[in-house]
Amino acid sequence: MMLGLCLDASSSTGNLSTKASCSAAPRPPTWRTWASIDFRPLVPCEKLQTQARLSSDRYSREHMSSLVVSRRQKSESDGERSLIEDSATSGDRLLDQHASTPGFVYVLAFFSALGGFLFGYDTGVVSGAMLLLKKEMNLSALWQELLISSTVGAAAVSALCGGFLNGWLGRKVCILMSSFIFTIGGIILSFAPDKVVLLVGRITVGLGIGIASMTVPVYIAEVSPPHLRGQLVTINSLFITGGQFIASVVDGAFSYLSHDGWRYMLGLSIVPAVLQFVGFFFLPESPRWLLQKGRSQEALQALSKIRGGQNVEEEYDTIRTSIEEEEKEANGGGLVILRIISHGPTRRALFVGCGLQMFQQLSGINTVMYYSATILQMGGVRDDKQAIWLAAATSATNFVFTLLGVWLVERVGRRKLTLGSLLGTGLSLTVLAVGFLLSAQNSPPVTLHPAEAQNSTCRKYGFCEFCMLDPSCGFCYRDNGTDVYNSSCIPVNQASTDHAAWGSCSNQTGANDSSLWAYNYCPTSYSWIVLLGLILYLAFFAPGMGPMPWTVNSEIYPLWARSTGNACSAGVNWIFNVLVSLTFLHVAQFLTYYGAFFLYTGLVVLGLLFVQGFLPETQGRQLEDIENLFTGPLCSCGDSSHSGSRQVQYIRQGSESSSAQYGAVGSDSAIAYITLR
Ligand SMILES: O[C@H]1[C@H](O)[C@@H](O)[C@H](O)[C@@H](O)[C@H]1O
Repeated sequence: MMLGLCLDASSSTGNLSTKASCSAAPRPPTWRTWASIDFRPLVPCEKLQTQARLSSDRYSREHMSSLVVSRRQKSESDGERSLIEDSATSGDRLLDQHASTPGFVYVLAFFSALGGFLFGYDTGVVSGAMLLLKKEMNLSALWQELLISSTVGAAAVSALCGGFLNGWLGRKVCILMSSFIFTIGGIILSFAPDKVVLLVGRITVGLGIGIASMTVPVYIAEVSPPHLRGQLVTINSLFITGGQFIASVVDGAFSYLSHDGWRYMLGLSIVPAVLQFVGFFFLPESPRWLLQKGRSQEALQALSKIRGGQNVEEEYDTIRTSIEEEEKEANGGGLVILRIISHGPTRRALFVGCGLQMFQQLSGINTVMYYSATILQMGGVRDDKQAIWLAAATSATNFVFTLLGVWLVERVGRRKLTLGSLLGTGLSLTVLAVGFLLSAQNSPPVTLHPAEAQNSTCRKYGFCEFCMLDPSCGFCYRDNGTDVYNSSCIPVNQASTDHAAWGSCSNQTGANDSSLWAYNYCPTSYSWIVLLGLILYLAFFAPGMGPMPWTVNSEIYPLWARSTGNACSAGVNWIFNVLVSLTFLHVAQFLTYYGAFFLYTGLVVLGLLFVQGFLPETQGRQLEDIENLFTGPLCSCGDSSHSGSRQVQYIRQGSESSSAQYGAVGSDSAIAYITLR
């Protein structure tokens, strides 16, 4: 007869030995094993599971299971050493380590995350700078487009190349290289005499952004202790949104300096870039990368420095063992991307990593950020300066809610955080879409049809909604506080979309000041719904879907595939960033604004299904252990049995014999089956 019985191995007594024995390879138990097993009366599994969760430390349990797996490999080759003793001792050491995390790890995270800050600053600052630049350099719409998207395009290319550079030169050199490129880019931008040099500067910072975006999360993940890894990598995302926020404040401050204000806006990025460059000279290389390159002595020194001089022997052993295992498995060389594709678990990890990055961008974050100024204009903000400051409030919201993500990531885990965030993001997008729908249904009519408009396409539109969706037209109107009147659809000024080509909304002398010009939007009384949708969107997106794709990607690949995996997924992020921002206006033209936001809602629903089905929980695991989460078939990754939340040990009792067997099953948690016959 087989009887299920739960052993509360991670009980309040913290019985590490039981856990160790549970994960051992099939071998008869020693007296020690029996002595350490807690033979309690039959208790419902669920109850013990809850007790175990409540009464024990997640880090120590999960860390122990991964440690035991690697120690098991080691002890098998070492021969006679007692696994139980080893594990208990190493568990104690790891618990010590947990109790006192050296501050140096925070210093490392800070200097690395300056790369995230520069990513955020350089992508965010350009919108404010453009307001001044387009006037001072007389930029056409094409040049404005070029100056904005060239950076993102260059980031896509350099993120893809960053994988090779990371593997070849190491994380530290790549971070130094990116801060050097940021510095050069900042200098070029602040001294640019014309738009061509500006373009060169924007491409240069884009190259820096791409390398930083894929290297920094990898470096932070590799130097962090497992229980803090999620939080520290998420700090990089906090720095990204922080960079975007500071950029909008700098934009606001320098917008009063109409001559050369943009030089300060673009040039200020030199300060954090130089700080990072100087700081990183004194910081250590990732011990994991050093070990991979066979520089074991340096790796041990680096690890010991990072852990503040604590005893790092166990951690070092664990990393070394798994790298050796990986190398054996890797079977020599070949192009890393081909090896990833032909190796099941890593291929699945790459699929999940790239999918997450793709859905991050498909959920429309950069459209919402970019469009926030227009949304605010719809709400009645007409003044340029006021719009700049309110856009700063938008990025502040993004920043503050990313902070919530940093707090939540080690409390609820990556998977729940991402799922919750996607759910809220989808609902907020629906609110946004409904707001736009109501605005469209109540769109003000065109009441005047000036004779000059006869030859333009603008004359055919009867409502503002259709007029504003045509990029060559804008809506010129008067407003008495409650109603819109004297409205017309007029061609836009080719040189600047801030004015009509002619008539009372053009900036020609004599033009009537009381007329208002709406380009890309319509006056509406439903703007509050759109504004509500915008705030809700950022509040839900920022803690989960913003940071988690970066955090998860930094953890899910084995060392040999980490650089390439992160390069590919960061490349996917940047490519979809360009695609979504470049297509938004066209999509809106075909589907209207509410259609576009309903489309994003649909994409978020797909993202939700993707995460639900494929994203495993990586919280608290040793990096070397995470590959095991992808060994099963892909669609079971989201299964809770693979998510590492099961920490219950089982005994199967047979009735006929007294001989006992036990062995490890499942690579993700220490579940033992003890068969008593
Ligand atoms: O994670 C970041 C962050 O959420 C930013 O706000 C966004 O602009 C980036 O595209 C994204 O990758």
